[in-house]
Amino acid sequence: HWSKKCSKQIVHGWWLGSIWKAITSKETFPEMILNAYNMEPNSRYSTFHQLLHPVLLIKDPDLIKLITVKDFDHFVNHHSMVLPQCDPIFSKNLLLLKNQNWRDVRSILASVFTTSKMKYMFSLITQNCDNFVSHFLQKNEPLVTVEMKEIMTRFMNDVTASMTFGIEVDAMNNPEDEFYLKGKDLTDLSGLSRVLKFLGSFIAPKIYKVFKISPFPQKTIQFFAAIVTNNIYIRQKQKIVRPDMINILLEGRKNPSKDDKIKITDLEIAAQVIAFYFAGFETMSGLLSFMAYELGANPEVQKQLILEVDNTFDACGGKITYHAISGMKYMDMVVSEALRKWPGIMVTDRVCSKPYTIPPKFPGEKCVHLSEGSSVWLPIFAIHRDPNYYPNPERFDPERFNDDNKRKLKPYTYLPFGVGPRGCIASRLGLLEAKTLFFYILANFEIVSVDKTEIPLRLIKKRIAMKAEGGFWFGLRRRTII
Ligand code: HEM
Repeated sequence: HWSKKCSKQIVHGWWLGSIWKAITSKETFPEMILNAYNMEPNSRYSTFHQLLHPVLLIKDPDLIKLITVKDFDHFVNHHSMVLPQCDPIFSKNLLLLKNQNWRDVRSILASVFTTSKMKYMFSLITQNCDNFVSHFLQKNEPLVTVEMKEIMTRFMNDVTASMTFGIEVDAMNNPEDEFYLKGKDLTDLSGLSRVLKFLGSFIAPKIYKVFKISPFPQKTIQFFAAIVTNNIYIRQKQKIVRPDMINILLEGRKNPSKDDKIKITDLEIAAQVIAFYFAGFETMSGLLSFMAYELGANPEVQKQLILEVDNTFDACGGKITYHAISGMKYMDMVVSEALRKWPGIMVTDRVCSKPYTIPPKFPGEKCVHLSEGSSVWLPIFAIHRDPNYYPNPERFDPERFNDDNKRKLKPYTYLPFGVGPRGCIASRLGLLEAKTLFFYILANFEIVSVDKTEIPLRLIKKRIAMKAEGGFWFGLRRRTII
């Protein structure tokens, strides 16, 4: 396919294509992306295939800008893994919606993530951060050994249940909680059968339609949808007001803005809430685990961050505010660098919806004609590890994001939240949650190595999401001076 258009195609295994080595554990998913990215070092794009589906991997930042911003109208949608006939609830969510349906829902949901709404919901974040540290303080031990991914996953479960589903769940203290277990079922994309179900949707959409196959567990989706619709019913009946996303969406429905072209139904609200859980759960628990790892592995960075935490703690008299968290410059640099080195989503995609031509720029390039349905991928992980943009990319260095250096970054080379109108809708919420949690942790504990700690970490194979082989084991050592 691509050799006719622009360049050679990588074929690692016959019909399994480039994913072959990743699913047979010969390389990790990030290595697979890096190999495809580095295959033709001076080219603006590489080629790739997923099962039988050809993919163009966009490397050049200017081309990324064209596709995601300037010519966005040609590339509005993601590849949809779920058809409405196969999954009537989940297919209604923002991640999967297409064209005008996506525009209408995105414009309604944008109201949930404004600065004023972040401030409105901030108390729910601090309440959950407080529960998190209390859980470990109550143990009354000088050092508690923890597996970061496990505790960050439980934290994210509780904070998401509270902010998006409008219910209180305590997975911190009760890891067997039904809501938490169902959440893991929804978001766990690690099993081989799940990966193959996703990949199969690329090549056999008609078979999926006939046999009503969805890569997502339908009973779990129905479980979550019932929680949301019951919650809405009870709130409306008992006039309950809670500072969370359901409330914002219900208020928006009662008082629509002039830009709102549709009225969102209860089931559509449920679909969005489930999508927020799905989109935020692995990305956030990954960010929190990798950031804890980098702080444990780089004690000088942690020391500087603790200094800022202590100064901020004193300046706000121990009662942290949205404004104080937003003003923490070093915290922002550390989180930005954690997302650079370990972006929760390593690749995002766009599907061409109207024929599009990438004109040649350099000698020897041909026009690349993309027809309707062609897939392009933005290799976020590989761009973040490209030494041309980030010298010594393996090094964890928050100074890359100080005011001076941030200005020098080449546009469209820092993409942890994607980019353009289809970029992550909740990036500010994600950053706020991460910064607030680490404020609480470092005000009380130091993150230190223990016997089980592995530095440098090795990434686990056979997973689409990045995870440390053997886990992220560290100690939380009680700080004496606060
Ligand atoms: C560190 C945390 C997070 C990271 C790294 C992240 C990253 C991303 C990326 C890369 C995309 C695709 C953007 C693109 O294709 O240009 C995305 C989309 C999305 N994210 Fe996030 N995300 C994070 C947290 C969250 C949270 C907490 C939520 C929900 C509360 C969320 C909700 C969404 C939704 C709904 C979309 C789809 C937007 C659309 O299609 O219009 N994300 N995210």
